[in-house]
Amino acid sequence: MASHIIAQAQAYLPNIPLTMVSQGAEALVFTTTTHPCLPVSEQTDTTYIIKYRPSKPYRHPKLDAQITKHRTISEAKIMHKLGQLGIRVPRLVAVDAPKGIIWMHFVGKLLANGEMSSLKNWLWYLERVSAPGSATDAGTARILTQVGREIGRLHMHDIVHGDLTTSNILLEQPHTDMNDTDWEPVLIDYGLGSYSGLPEDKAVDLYVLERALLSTHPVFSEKYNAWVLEGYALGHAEVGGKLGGKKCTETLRRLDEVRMRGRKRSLLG
Ligand SMILES: Nc1ncnc2c1ncn2[C@@H]1O[C@H](COP(=O)(O)OP(=O)(O)OP(=O)(O)O)[C@@H](O)[C@H]1O
Repeated sequence: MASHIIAQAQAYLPNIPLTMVSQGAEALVFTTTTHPCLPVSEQTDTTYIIKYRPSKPYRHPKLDAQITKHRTISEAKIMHKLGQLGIRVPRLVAVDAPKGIIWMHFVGKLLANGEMSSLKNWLWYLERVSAPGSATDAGTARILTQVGREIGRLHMHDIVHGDLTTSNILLEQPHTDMNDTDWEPVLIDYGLGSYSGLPEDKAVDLYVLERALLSTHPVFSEKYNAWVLEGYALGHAEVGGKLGGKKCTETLRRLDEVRMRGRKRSLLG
């Protein structure tokens, strides 16, 4: 990432110490311990995330400004809505839409091997480092079922994530008394999120996660996916009762079609 983009972020955030944690196609992500609204005397050592969408030089400046503002507002609104609905998301702190900046609470912690507790890293840790069998034990089943449950609840509210990869699912331990195997999943990155009641859009969300699990955890992906789908049904039932069950069935039926299209596409190259 060009240093002038980091310099631009720093210029928008004067006197805020920034540590870069990620540079994706859309945004730069930093951590900081400075809260944007609190006076110095009330700052704590809480860690926050700052997500910054830089301007794209290849876009017309006016259009670019509109897109940045729109995407930032859209992401923040979805996060806010999900928080209100009781779905686990990073807590919003502040938004500066014209500058493309979202502040939120940091989620997750370091695993025993020093990696961040994304679902991807955690499953890799279980598969490669942890005690044999732990990748398929009841604790893993519980967490993947919880992942599916969160997605089910999201979809029952007609919100689709748009980029459900195993890096966009972080695991956190909200209570201090939770042990090392006890985690709660939090879905992050609503940059491609949208409102949709269509089974097709929801099925594509599930398919993207299914493919991500297959490519990053090929040995156990079938089991992992089965647990996710079990939880998906639970999330629907929890929010929508009988209607939830019907909606879940519709989406899973559509998922079969999406899978079939995916297979055809890969056969045709
Ligand atoms: N609230 C958060 N707490 C902890 N880490 C976070 C948080 N938000 C983002 N991150 C970290 O920053 C990374 C990138 O964030 P995010 O996916 O939102 O940005 P992005 O630019 O859309 O990334 P990509 O293009 O790679 O999908 C995440 O994978 C995660 O490691």
